[in-house]
Amino acid sequence: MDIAKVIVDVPVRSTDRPFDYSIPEDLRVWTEVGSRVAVPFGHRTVQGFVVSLEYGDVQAVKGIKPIQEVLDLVPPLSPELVELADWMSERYACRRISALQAMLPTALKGKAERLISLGEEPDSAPQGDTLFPDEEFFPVFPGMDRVERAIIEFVRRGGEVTMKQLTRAFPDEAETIKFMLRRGNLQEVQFIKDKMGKKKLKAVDLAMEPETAREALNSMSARSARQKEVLSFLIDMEAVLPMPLKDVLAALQVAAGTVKGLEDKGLIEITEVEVYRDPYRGRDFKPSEPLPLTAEQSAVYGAVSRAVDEQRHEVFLLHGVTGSGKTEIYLQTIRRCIDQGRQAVVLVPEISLTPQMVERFKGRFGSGVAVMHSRLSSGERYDEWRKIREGKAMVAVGARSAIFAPFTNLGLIIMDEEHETSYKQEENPRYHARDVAVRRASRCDAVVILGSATPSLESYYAARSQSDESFAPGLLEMPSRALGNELPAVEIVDMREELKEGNRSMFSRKLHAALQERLDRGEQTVLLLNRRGFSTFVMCRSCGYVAGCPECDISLTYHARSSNLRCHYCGHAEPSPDTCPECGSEHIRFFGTGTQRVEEELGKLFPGMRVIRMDVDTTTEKGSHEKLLGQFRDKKADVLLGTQMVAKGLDFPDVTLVGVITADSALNLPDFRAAEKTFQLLTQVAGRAGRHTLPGEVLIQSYTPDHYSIIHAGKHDYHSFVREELKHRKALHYPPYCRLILVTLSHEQMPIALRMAENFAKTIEGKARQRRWFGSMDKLTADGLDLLGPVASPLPRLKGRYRFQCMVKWRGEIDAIGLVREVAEELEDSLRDPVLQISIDVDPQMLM
Ligand SMILES: Nc1ncnc2c1ncn2[C@@H]1O[C@H](COP(=O)(O)OP(=O)(O)OP(=O)(O)O)[C@@H](O)[C@H]1O
Ligand SMILES: [Zn+2]
Ligand SMILES: [Zn+2]
Repeated sequence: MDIAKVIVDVPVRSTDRPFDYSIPEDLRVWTEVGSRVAVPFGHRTVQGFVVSLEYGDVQAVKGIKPIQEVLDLVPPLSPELVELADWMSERYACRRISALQAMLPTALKGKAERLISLGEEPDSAPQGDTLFPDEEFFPVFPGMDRVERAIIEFVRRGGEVTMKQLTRAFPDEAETIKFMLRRGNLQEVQFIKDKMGKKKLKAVDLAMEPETAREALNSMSARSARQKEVLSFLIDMEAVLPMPLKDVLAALQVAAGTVKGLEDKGLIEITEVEVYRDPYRGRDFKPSEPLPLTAEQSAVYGAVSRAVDEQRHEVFLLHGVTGSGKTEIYLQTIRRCIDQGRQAVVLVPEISLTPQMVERFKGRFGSGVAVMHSRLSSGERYDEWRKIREGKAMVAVGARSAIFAPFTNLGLIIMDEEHETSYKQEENPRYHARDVAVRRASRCDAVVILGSATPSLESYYAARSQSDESFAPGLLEMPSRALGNELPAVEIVDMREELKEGNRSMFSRKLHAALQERLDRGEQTVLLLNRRGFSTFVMCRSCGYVAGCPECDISLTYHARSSNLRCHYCGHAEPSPDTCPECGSEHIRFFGTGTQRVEEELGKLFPGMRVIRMDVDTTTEKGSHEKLLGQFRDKKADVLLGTQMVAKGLDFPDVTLVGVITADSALNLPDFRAAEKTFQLLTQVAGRAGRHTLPGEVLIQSYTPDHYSIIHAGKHDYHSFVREELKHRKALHYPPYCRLILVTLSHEQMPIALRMAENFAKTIEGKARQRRWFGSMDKLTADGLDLLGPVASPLPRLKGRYRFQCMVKWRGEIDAIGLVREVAEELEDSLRDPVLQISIDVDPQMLM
């Protein structure tokens, strides 16, 4: 191969095509499709990806430049992923480079020196070696030849060597080195050494025996209440000391100064400990055996495993009620797949990457599971990713981006809770993991299982109608729970009545009584506060003034802990006012109900009740999510109170009551999916109750108890909800009866932003008319396109930019995405104003 076609990382739309580079002799072995390279571009050196290789006469190409460097010894991407990036670029109207970048773990995005060390000891390494009996050669395979042994010895002596040193010592052995890297005898270590270094952590330990510490505790003055709390906590946790400092801080919500104070008193020690980067290393996962399947499970498993055995591409939509045992189906299907030597990807929403989920997979498949999620450091993520690429893992469990797991023999993709919006990436490239999964699987002859108790209307409609060739899932249903118990009884409480009868509390009398009952019986409760649509803004009750962000035109959010106001979009912060800046009134306070307020209220109503609060504030620390759930499972609390996080995937036997504090706060959002979202959330959270032997009860408090999403959720009636919701969608021309493209144009100057948006809309309209596409929305069967806007975006100003949007609605076989992209590029090219930004969101999930 003489010429490499390279997609370069230059943020201009016109560079979104491959450029030719010649391949110098010494880089030939290393340059492959999927290689990351450094190439000259203009006056700079930029990063790029090799997307194809060609034979050709380099001399004949005018001005061709050579690749400067190959950045990784084993290409981070496979040809299959490179092809997938092409598809993504078209499907989501994004640049190819951003699709390629999205497939890499963050640790690989920088530039790094290549260092090589010995690979990890393979399990099959022979104990002694007859040729070199007293040398600790490692890793030595029986078939290793002399050159390979020499290379191993060279690297072993050096500990870590650079690529240059190695190639200089073995100038003719590039192929051998490459082979040894692939086989895992050698490995790249640059990131561990250079970028992250060894990871160290501050840890806290008692400076004395627990008994002595307890005496000290008793003699401490009452004024050091916080310090006493910390000390007593450490004494209780003695068995697991030393404990990471940040865990102590998170568990007790104390400042670092408090802990430091104890160190100054000589009661505790703060030391640095080194931690390994496998986040799950050293943890025991209870091994689990496959369960005998129920009749419903067997039917589903039969259909799915047949497709897996035949290695034929097929998509299934598994609609199984909460507790129907979908996870067991996943586990057994994966087993089937890996027994055939093929790999499996399991996608879960970020939020449900709970220890429970991880435990279930690690328990069944042990260390063959790589776990990828955003709470891991980039070093940890890189390690997990490398396990996949080097074939040391057969199963990858992760959030959205795990769909790009670099497996080479993919047989199965599972997407749990397929309706979750977190599968859509809300920044470039704006892909949906479900589409990518289906596309990737179709290329690999792999099976896809989309599982949910509340499938998205898009998927369900596609399964029922079978009208879309590229996405027509087979529908599998599991209407009963695996353990044979009933779905919990749901009661809807009309909060308007409560108010009428003089109950101003956030708890209805019913919920109050039910909570008390659980306390008396020693059972547990999950309380959901639906925070979507709620804001904790500051408002003056005298004049109606609302504190807003000067940059973004949205209300600021009150943060109790720091007692200041913050903008959730741009981060602007200011102190919370004591008096109204408009009228001087003192009746200024924050509104809305946050989880903290519910927690306070619970404390007042039920003294002594133990509450675990789980929301963004209490789960920012790594592992905190896990820890809180662990405490709840160990029955260290009576109530688990939280936002959407508590709704999904949890399986606790002693939870017999689920309370929803406000069911309808999200119903009035300007989003056509508001009813669907409300239904999904209520159904999911209701499913947390009575999952084992104890029967469950669900109380949903609502101000609009007659809304169909609430009524049907109350009856666990997915099908009736869908029927009604589809009627609305059809009447109003919303997905799944058409598709949407949301185009947002923004500029620092308002008139320019507006003019560009108008220009964009006019051009689309003109071109669509030429193609005879325009305005045929009323006829459901026709190929047509409609355009709404331009209007000011729901966030009219963000980070100092004015934003306008157009909504393109379309259906049929027309290339609407191509048209939108074409017009956007023309507009950018004609204006040549780098300040203008056009973002294209195909099949948007967030409309506000
Ligand atoms: N075949 C089986 N035999 C016995 N118990 C089972 C079987 N299948 C599942 N279970 C148990 O039933 C319970 C519910 O199963 P699981 O959590 O897999 O349901 P799910 O469909 O994933 O629910 P959700 O959508 O609510 O997360 C679990 O405790 C699980 O161990
Ligand atoms: Zn005022
Ligand atoms: Zn702001």
